[in-house]
Amino acid sequence: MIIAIGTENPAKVQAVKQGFSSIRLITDFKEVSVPSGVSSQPLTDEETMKGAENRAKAARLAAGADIGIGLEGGVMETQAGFFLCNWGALVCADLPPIIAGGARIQLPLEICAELVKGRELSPIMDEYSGSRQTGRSRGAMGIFTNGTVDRTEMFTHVVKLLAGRYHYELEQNS
Ligand SMILES: O=P(O)(O)OP(=O)(O)OP(=O)(O)OC[C@H]1O[C@@H](n2cnc3c(O)ncnc32)[C@H](O)[C@@H]1O
Ligand SMILES: [Mg+2]
Repeated sequence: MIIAIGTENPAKVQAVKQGFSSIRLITDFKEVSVPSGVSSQPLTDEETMKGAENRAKAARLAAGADIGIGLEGGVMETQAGFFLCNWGALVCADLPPIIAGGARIQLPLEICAELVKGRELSPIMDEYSGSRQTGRSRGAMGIFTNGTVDRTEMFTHVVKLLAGRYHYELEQNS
């Protein structure tokens, strides 16, 4: 079973590999950089979810794979300020897209103040943490939980939900 991953971001790639290790399928992974088809900084759940689905479809096509997985990060605004939001999608030939969401965490006020100026989270986080490309390693999730839950762990949970649901559908249809 070939699984195309719609990114080359190591934090996400590792999450897909770990997430699929929890179900009994023999898998071979292909990483492909594909466009999300949404803005570089998604600002709603819907836009972030759409980005995940677009990536999953594009990756599956580009790699000629059985399954495509897309993972997308964004932020969404509530009465309690901005939250990190993350979505994942799994696409295959025989089922409608499977979608699952990740854990959310409130962003500190100084980060929200930069987001409302229209800036992207990635450079804000790099400035704030004094390190580069934080979205490719621990991510904002890792920084604001003091390492308790990093970006890979959060996305691994999303991929477990996707893989588990796929497995459920396979058994229902067998
Ligand atoms: O290479 P890709 O797969 O695109 O990985 P990415 O890190 O750019 O991740 P997304 O496109 O899914 O995220 C959308 C935007 O939000 C930023 N972002 C999202 N979650 C983040 C996190 O945990 N830490 C830092 N930046 C994050 C990211 O850098 C983008 O500007
Ligand atoms: Mg990106």
